[in-house]
Amino acid sequence: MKLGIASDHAGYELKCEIINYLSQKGLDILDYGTDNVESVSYVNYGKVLGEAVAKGEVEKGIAICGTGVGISIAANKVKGVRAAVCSEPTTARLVKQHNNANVIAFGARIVGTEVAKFIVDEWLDAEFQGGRHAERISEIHSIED
Ligand SMILES: O=C(CO)[C@H](O)[C@H](O)[C@H](O)COP(=O)(O)O
Repeated sequence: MKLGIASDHAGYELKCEIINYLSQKGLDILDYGTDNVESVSYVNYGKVLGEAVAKGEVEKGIAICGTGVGISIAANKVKGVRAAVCSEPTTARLVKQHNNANVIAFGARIVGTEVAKFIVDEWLDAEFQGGRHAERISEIHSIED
């Protein structure tokens, strides 16, 4: 599975930790920037990651900024993206099971590295439950049309 990842300056260091962690697990990671801690806007990084997921360049995406909020809002503006901010692992599991979130976001100024790893693992290990949840996702995407 190909996984995309992107961050702004605030998320850069945590992004590097997550890339190392997931690479060691054998996952194929595509890094969409930013490449250092110099101040940048989170908007374009959320957009580029969202587009990569929407186009199928990567199956899923991980977005990191200071809070996880700004970059997730930007990613969610891309048609087909369902980005969810998660600050703990239970939400990460549920956003896959119920919302089929194809992007998760978290804040490097909110969660520590170990919690971030738990969040990513729960989301990657969870499975979408379909059924009533699939109908609700169709309703969400009808807003886009
Ligand atoms: O959390 C964020 C957006 O929701 C960003 O990563 C930044 O933390 C926030 O915009 C503040 O950025 P700053 O320029 O580093 O103060």
